[in-house]
Amino acid sequence: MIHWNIAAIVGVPGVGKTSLCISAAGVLGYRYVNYGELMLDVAKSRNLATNRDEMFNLSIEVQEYLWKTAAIKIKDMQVSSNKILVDLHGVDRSNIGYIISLPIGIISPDIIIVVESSYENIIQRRKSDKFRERKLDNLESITEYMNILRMSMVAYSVIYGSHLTLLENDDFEKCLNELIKVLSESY
Ligand SMILES: Nc1ncnc2c1ncn2[C@@H]1O[C@H](COP(=O)(O)OP(=O)(O)OP(=O)(O)O)[C@@H](O)[C@H]1O
Repeated sequence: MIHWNIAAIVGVPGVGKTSLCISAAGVLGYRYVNYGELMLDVAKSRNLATNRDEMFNLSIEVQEYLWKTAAIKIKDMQVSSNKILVDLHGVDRSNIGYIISLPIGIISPDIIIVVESSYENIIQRRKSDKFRERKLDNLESITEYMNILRMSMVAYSVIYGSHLTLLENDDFEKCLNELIKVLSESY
């Protein structure tokens, strides 16, 4: 059994992190934070952006400021909530490559849960998302992204001593039960 305060739930866009986290947090009574939404809230409060697209088109320096400010807000939440599920990609990519988006140095997750699924499932979920226009990357691109994410999270957990779990999100209820089991068996 391990003790934890912050669990990071990571995965490529459309794999199902948000749906799983919201359900698990509801069942377990833990606080849920969507890192991208928190960054957007900060951006909106500073009149820097009104939506995600605008935010991700801001200069890298401004995006870094939003990213750090959001991390500090999560750190402050630890005072009132002893267990927080943070929903984020874990690794982000741009035209020049990949970068770990865990805010190392400000908050350090005790548990990292990597949510994975097949290419076909991810593309299907991106296509059927009614709320957002999503990029339909090809098989090579998503496979590379998932491999880099998995390797990065392994490296992170070795260096920082976090507990690492890989979850396959094929059947939603099955994956949700596994997520709840991992979180509730740790204290
Ligand atoms: N196991 C599943 N089977 C079928 N559909 C699923 C499953 N898990 C999630 N979905 C659906 O896939 C879509 C994308 O899920 P969700 O928004 O949770 O992904 P995400 O990983 O949080 O994406 P992003 O990082 O871009 O926010 C949603 O419509 C959700 O209902």
